[in-house]
Amino acid sequence: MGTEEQEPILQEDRVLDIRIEEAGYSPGDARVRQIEFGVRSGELVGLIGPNGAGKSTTIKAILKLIPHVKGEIAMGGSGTYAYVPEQPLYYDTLTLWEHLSLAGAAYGMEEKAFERSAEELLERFRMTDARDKLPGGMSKGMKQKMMLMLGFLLKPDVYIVDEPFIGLDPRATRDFLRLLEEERKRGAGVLMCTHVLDTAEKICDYFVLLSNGETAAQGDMAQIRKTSGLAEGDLFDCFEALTV
Ligand SMILES: Nc1ncnc2c1ncn2[C@@H]1O[C@H](COP(=O)(O)OP(=O)(O)OP(=O)(O)O)[C@@H](O)[C@H]1O
Repeated sequence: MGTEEQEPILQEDRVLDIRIEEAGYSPGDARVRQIEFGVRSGELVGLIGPNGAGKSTTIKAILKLIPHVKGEIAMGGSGTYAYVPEQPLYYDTLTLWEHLSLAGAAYGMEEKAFERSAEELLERFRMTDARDKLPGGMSKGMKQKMMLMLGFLLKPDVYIVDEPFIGLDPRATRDFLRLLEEERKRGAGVLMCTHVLDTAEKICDYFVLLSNGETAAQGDMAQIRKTSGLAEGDLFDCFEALTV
C-alpha cells in the first residue's frame, strides 16, 4: 500500500542499486528524500549520519519494510541478501544451534554443508560453548554475534548490516571484520550503517552521509573531504561540518 515503484534497473557490476525519491512510514510521509547510490561486488558502503538522519529508514525502504517507498531498488546476482538488524531478533525457546539450523533449513542448505558452515562460524565467533544456550541467557554481544552468524551462514550477494559494532568486544569486532573481508573477496557487497566513524573511515570504500533525511555528501574519503571543504579532515570532522 502506498508503494510506488518503477522497473528496477541495475547498473553494471552493482549488486545493489538504490534510487529512493522519498520514503516514510505512511503514504506521503517523506522521512528520506533523493537518496541514490549503488553497492558494487566486493565493495563496502558506509551509511552514516546523526541520530534521526534517516539511516534506518533508508535500510527499511531498501528491504521494503515500510509502507511508503517511491523509487527503484534493484538487487543483482541471485538476489540473496542478509539483513543484520541493530536489535537482535530471536526465538526465546530456540538455542543458538537451533537458530542456525532453522536458518540453514530456510536457506535450503544441504545438511553436511550446513553443519560444516555452522561449526566454522561457531569457532570463528568463539561461540562453540554457547551452542546449546538460549538467547535469554546470552550477553548483548553474544546475541549480536548470533545475528551476524545467521547472516554469514547464507553467504549472500549483499549484506545489509545495521550498527554491528556497538555490542561487540574488540576481539569479536576483529573476527567480524576478517569474515566480512573474506566475504567481500568472494564478491559480496556490503551496506553498513554505523556511528563508529574511525572504524568506518578505515574499512569503507564509499560513504553516504545523511543529514535530515537527505544526502549531505557521498563518495570516497577524498570526495567527502572535498564536499566538506576540509582537505585534511577525518571522517568525524567532515561529519561535523556536513550534518545538522
Ligand atoms: N516507526 C516510525 N514511525 C514514524 N516515524 C519514524 C519511525 N521510525 C523513525 N521515524 C522517523 O524517521 C526519521 C528518521 O529516523 P531513522 O530511524 O531513520 O534515523 P537514523 O538515522 O537511523 O537514527 P539513529 O542513528 O538514531 O538510529 C526521524 O524523524 C524519526 O522520528
